[in-house]
Amino acid sequence: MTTIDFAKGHGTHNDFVLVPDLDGALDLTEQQVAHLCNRRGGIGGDGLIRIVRTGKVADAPEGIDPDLWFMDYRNADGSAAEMCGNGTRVFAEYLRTRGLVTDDIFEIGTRAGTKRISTVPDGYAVDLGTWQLAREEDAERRGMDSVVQVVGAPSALPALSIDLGNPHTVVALPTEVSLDQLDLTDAPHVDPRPPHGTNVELVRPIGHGHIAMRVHERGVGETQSCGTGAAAAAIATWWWGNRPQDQLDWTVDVPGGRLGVHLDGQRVALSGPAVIVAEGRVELPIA
Ligand SMILES: N[C@@H](CCC[C@H](N)C(=O)O)C(=O)O
Repeated sequence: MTTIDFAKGHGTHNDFVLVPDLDGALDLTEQQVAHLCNRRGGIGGDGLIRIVRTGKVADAPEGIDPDLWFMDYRNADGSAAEMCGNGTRVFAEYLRTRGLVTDDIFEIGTRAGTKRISTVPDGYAVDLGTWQLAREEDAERRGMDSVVQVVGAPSALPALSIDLGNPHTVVALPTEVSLDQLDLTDAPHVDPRPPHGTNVELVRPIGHGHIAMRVHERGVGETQSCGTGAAAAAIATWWWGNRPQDQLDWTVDVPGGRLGVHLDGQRVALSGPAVIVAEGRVELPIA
C-alpha cells in the first residue's frame, strides 16, 4: 500500500488537493487524481496540484528555470490543464507557509509558462501574463465568435472566446436572464465546438467595473469560482464596452467569494485570498 502526504486548500472556494512531491518521485495517473478529487471516496477537490520542481516535470514547457516550483495542475477528472488562477494563489500559500519560498515576490512554473506572484493584503496577486482573443477576426467583426446554449436560458446566447493559457468562452447574459435561473449541471453547449474543450463563464454586469459570474469548468463541472475565468469575464466585459482606459480594475463576484482583476494592455493580473484548511496522509489506489 502506498500512502502520500496531502494538504487541502481553496481560493474563493475553488478547492484543491495539494500533493507535495518535493523530490519529483510521484507519477500520478488520471485515475489516481480522479480518486483523490472524489468528494465521497477521496479527499475531494475541483482539482489537484502536485508541488514539484520544474526540472522534474516531463511535460513542463521549455524556458522555465528548472529550480522553480512547478504547479502541476490536474482537473478533478484527472485531465491536465495549462493554468489555474485560483490554484496559483493556493500553491503560493502552501509554498510560503511551509517555508519552501521566503520572498514576498517570486515566480512559479506552470504549463502556461512562468508566472510572477506577489503577496498582497488580502492574499496574493498573480500576473497571469498575456491574453488573446481566440478568434480575433470574428470577434472584431461581430463582437462575438460563438454561441452558447445553457439550460435555463430561453435561447442560444452570443459568446466570446478568450485564451489565457487555458480556454474560456464568456457569455454576457441578457437582462431578462438571471444567473440564478441557469442550470449548470451539464456543460453548456458551445458552437463551434472548441477543439480542446472550454471553461464557460456566464456574466452579469453589476456596476462600474463590477460583474458577477457563474462558471462551468472543463474537466470539473460547476465550481464556486475560477480565477482565469474571472479574468476572462472581466476582459470580455471590458472589450464589449469598447475597452475604456479609465476602467482597468474589476471586481468579480463568484458564488464562492470575490476576486480582483487588473487589466494592463494585453496583460492581466488576478488577486484574491488563499487558504490551506487541512493536511494529512492518504492511501493511493493502485493505478
Ligand atoms: N479553476 C481554475 C481553472 C482550472 C482549469 C480549468 N478547469 C481548465 O481545464 O482549463 C482557475 O482558477 O483558473
